[in-house]
Amino acid sequence: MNSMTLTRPDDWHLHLRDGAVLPAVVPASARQMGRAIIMPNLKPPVTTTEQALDYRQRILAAVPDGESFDPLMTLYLTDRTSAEEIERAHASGRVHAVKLYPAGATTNSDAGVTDLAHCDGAIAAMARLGMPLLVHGEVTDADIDIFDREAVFIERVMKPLLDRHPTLRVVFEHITTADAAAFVTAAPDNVAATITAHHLLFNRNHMLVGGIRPHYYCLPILKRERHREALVEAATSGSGKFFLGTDSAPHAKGDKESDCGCAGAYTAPVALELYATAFEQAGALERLETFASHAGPDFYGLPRNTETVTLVREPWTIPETLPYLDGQDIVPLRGGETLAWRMR
Ligand SMILES: NC(=O)N[C@@H](CC(=O)O)C(=O)O
Ligand SMILES: [Zn+2]
Ligand SMILES: [Zn+2]
Repeated sequence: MNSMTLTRPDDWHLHLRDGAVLPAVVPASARQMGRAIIMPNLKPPVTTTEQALDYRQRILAAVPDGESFDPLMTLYLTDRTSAEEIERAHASGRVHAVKLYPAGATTNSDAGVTDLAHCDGAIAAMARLGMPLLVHGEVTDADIDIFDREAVFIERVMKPLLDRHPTLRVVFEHITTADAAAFVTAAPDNVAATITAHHLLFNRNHMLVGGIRPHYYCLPILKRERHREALVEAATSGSGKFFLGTDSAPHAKGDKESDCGCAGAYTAPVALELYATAFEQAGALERLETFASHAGPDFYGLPRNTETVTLVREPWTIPETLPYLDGQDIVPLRGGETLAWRMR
């Protein structure tokens, strides 16, 4: 196959940051994606409907003329989120989900939840309204190895949460393990997952063998090869429970290439090409459209996009760096490398 046309995809997990960063990163997603679920882990976090609607306007102001891009907003769940705030968010028609960050689990999660028991009223409201809870699924206990944090989260948090709220719609975000893929596969239809392109393409050797490569450092951290294989199997299975979420997470080059480099891979400019590469390696290109363009809107109860995009087999080299903020650069994942597919 030398070219393929598919329904325009959506990105069900995206970080755009705020302020002067927006013009540097919004166009890349607007070019590829029809819509995106916008993560709320700003400083300070997006915790109210009013903040989410204001943030949405700032994102829209950075969409290039002639592009249509619909930012689907989220709220950042805290120990103090009220059921009333959930109802306001739902009634806005613009806020589509609420995000759970266990306190301290990842970038800008300091204001996250310390104990889900504090959020029971908010979560009950979400279950009643059918509003999805998006979950960064890692425990943060110092005694749990970083490679085990997702698997332990399933037992300690995910299962008790679903036992207490069995009808809650849950998206297990950016899954990275065979354990999470198996859990979601076996769960009822109100439980789904996003999978990043980098977790489909890379294992921890790519990050650590022959030198430490900070641009491959993201959370949850890349795992062993058998986990990558399980994720590929889930993504290419044709199941409506697994869909595209890039977790594109921009950080300035200097903040990544540092003695304490921050977590996040910037993939938005090459997202669809990276996913196409992963699906082709698995011999499953014909399943890409289900994963990238159909399963997400079906789960969120939104219409599928009507436009199309085309991928052509045309080798091209990803720029090594792109302009970011205040004269700093950003490094797209696989910058300087050549890809076989290009989006037109
Ligand atoms: N994935 C990451 O490594 N980083 C994300 C946060 C997140 O999604 O956990 C970020 O905001 O930079
Ligand atoms: Zn996360
Ligand atoms: Zn993320």
